[in-house]
Amino acid sequence: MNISNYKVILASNSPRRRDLLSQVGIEYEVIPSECQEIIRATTPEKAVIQLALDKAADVAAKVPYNSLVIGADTVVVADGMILGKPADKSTAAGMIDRLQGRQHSVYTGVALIFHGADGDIVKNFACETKVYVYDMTKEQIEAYIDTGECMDKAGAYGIQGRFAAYVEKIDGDYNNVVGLPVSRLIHEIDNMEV
Ligand SMILES: Cc1cn([C@H]2C[C@H](O)[C@@H](COP(=O)(O)OP(=O)(O)OP(=O)(O)O)O2)c(=O)[nH]c1=O
Repeated sequence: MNISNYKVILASNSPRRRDLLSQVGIEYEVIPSECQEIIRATTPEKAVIQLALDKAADVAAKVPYNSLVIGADTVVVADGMILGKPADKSTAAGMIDRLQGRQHSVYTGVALIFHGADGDIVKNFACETKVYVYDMTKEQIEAYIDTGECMDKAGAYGIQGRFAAYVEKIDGDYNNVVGLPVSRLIHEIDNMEV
């Protein structure tokens, strides 16, 4: 699919997702989805794909034909437990304490809906990145929470922010942790037949 022939809509409020699309030269319009994020799936990969599809479908229904709508969802998973965005600072501190000193996974699901006059063409995928975090003291956790950067992010941290100080290494796509695996996205769009 030659993306320059169509309108691209990013169905997201995430400033990180906007920055990543711009970084790879994709021109787009933002129409945030208004759907509730309710997980109905049984695994993290299926959950992020389901949520990405919910977001993209919510917006696709509102845009003109010949538009490509992109939805995404990111979760952090530790001990099989899905960590979304923290409700408050205490929850955030608990999340960071669960993540420090060990390895966890970040999953981002992406949904592509080409909204056309002859019906929608849908493609979706999920990517996993493993993140290894150094040991953190209680004081370091508290200091990180006090930066305020944790509240709007899954797992209560931003690898692109101050939390980078505690990331030992990653195994997979860094941008997938930030919120949009743009290299895989471009590859999937290039191979999408509309
Ligand atoms: C793990 C991690 C997540 N995040 C962010 C990416 C997402 O914005 C957010 C996960 O929440 P999401 O629900 O995936 O996205 P969102 O609510 O920010 O935006 P929308 O639903 O409108 O698309 O966490 C980082 O910025 N850095 C990180 O290291």
